[in-house]
Amino acid sequence: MESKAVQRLQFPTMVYSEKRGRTVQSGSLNVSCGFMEHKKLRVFVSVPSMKIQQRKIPLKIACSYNNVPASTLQSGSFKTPLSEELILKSKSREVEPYLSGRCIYLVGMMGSGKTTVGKILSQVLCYSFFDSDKLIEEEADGTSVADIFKHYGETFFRDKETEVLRKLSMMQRHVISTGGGAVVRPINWKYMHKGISIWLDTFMRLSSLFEERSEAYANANAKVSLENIAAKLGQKDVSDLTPTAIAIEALEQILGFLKSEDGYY
Ligand SMILES: Nc1ncnc2c1ncn2[C@@H]1O[C@H](COP(=O)(O)OP(=O)(O)OP(=O)(O)O)[C@@H](O)[C@H]1O
Ligand SMILES: O=C(O)C1=C[C@@H](O)[C@@H](O)[C@H](O)C1
Repeated sequence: MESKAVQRLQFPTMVYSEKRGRTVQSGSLNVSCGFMEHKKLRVFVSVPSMKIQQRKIPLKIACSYNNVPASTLQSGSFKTPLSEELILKSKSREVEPYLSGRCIYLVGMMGSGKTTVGKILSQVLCYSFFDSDKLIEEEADGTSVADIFKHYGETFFRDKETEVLRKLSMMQRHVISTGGGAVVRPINWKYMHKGISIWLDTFMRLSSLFEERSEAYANANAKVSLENIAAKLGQKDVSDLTPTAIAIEALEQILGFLKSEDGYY
């Protein structure tokens, strides 16, 4: 049997979506093998849906021979390893066209990982990273947040925080790690909602401060929860989750929000 192979490799493929007028990334690999003169075996390998948390990507394989429908021929699937970094990059490329340069605000309790995750997001999206507490300290000639509280009181600090968020709301392409209490003032939401806000709900819920603030954090456009990531990854222990896995989930949530905002679903 003659097996003159004609290969067309298209991975990844940029697909133009007419409805959205945007280019989105997709992947397919199409191998055609010519048999004799007219008969053709076609093998289609496709990535059905690249779920970000999957370390192994399922590939769907469909075959057709001489235009006989694929379903009547043998098909199968196998798994391919892909590192978290590749998934992060791929997801960021998917999010970018929807994001259109809008800022990302990370909200959550102190120590919930806003800085760690925020820096990963800023790097992969080529955004600048800012910590609102640090900006307040800079505006106060280097006085620490703790000293601002001590010498001038919380209201003074909150006013400075609101001013910093107002200024940031006029900018583009920033990832901002906000202070743990930035969510308590409604005016701050007016500014943060100029961009996309993500609640890193990664903190233990035992503190009374968390209880007090959970409603305020819920103003965020989307939430990243460790339990959800662990469930998607099939992991029992949330403490094994890497900052990159959390950043990937943040991008996934951002994408979901932006698509729903756009009437995509
Ligand atoms: N996924 C993770 N796994 C393990 N350690 C982490 C993870 N994410 C963050 N950390 C660690 O937890 C600590 C707090 O993280 P980080 O500073 O990013 O939180 P934050 O929300 O920015 O805190 P703050 O509000 O005080 O600025 C840091 O020591 C960081 O290295
Ligand atoms: O949770 C809070 O109220 C605070 C968190 C810090 O990030 C600082 O913004 C400040 O210490 C207040």
